[in-house]
Amino acid sequence: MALAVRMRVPCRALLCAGAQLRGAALGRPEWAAGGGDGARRFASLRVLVEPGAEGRVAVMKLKNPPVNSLSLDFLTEFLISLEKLENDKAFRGVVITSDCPNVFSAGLDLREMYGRNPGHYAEYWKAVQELWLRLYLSNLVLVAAINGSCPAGGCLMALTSDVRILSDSPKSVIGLNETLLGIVAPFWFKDTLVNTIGHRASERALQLGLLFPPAEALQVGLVDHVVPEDQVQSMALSVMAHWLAIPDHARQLTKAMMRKATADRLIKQREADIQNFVSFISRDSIQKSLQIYLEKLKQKKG
Ligand SMILES: CCCCCCCCCC/C=C\CC(=O)SCCNC(=O)CCNC(=O)[C@H](O)C(C)(C)COP(=O)(O)OP(=O)(O)OC[C@H]1O[C@@H](n2cnc3c(N)ncnc32)[C@H](O)[C@@H]1OP(=O)(O)O
Repeated sequence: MALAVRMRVPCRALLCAGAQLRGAALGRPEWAAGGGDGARRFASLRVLVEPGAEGRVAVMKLKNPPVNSLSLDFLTEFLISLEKLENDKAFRGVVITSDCPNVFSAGLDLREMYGRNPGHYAEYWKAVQELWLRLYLSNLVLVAAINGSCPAGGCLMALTSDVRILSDSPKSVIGLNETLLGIVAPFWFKDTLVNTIGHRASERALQLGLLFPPAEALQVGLVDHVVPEDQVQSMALSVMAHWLAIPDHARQLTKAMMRKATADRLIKQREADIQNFVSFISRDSIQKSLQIYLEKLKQKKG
């Protein structure tokens, strides 16, 4: 247990400060207790948390319509919800799923990375790092119930889970498609992918910006199960029961043993990683690529 405790990411101060700041921007973080489960069911504007099974599993539903893009406000609310669950001894596992139809998450919010100032880019990237570290090192069992499209940052989020269940639908594609946008997946995105599907498969997937349909995602090991859309959550809860049958302390220490070195690589160079991101994303050529990509997304509709 000691290792698991030591492993906790030393960013609480940042998260709290960020939460207060963003909370103030939102009016205040609202945690509406409701229903028969009292304080165990809570919600912010963009994240719903509901009891999953036997009071020890929570279901976190991402609710940032239309596509659950990972905006700064969303990240802040998600991190606060996750921390509440981590601190509540009753919870041992969390299923992460989407409340938006056909999309698990569209990944990082492109509007946070386009046309802003360096200070904003730095604040945003810190929050993205925090999301990854918190999820990747979580003591909870995390199961991603991926009920829709899951590109880039959405895929990263899913990759931090212990198990991934993908809905069998043509919309449910998953992968790190950064190169298609003319940007580069950071080393810790790459490491997370390599840890999941291996070096060669990652090299191909990253360079080509592949978005895998369900059968291929399963074959390459990007997801663990593919099930019909209406069975994603029930499958997630049933897989969760299996994982919760393992004593927490042994499972947590094993998870830490598997993931610590990867997380430490970022922890040791967080500030440099932020500076890299800010200078990369501020380049005219990168801003141009993002602009073109955003325009393409808009044109898709018309
Ligand atoms: C040298 C090394 C240094 C390292 C430096 C690091 C570099 C940066 C690394 C960044 C890392 C990660 C990148 C990301 O995560 S970028 C995001 C990538 N995401 C995508 O490519 C997905 C884009 N979206 C879609 O493909 C589709 O929207 C969808 C998810 C398949 C859903 O399709 P849909 O038909 O249901 O919805 P659609 O009409 O397309 O979209 C509805 C509105 O939402 C807007 N939107 C979509 N995605 C995003 C997004 N990611 N961010 C912000 N906004 C998004 C879309 O524009 C529509 O808006 P509107 O209604 O037209 O106004």
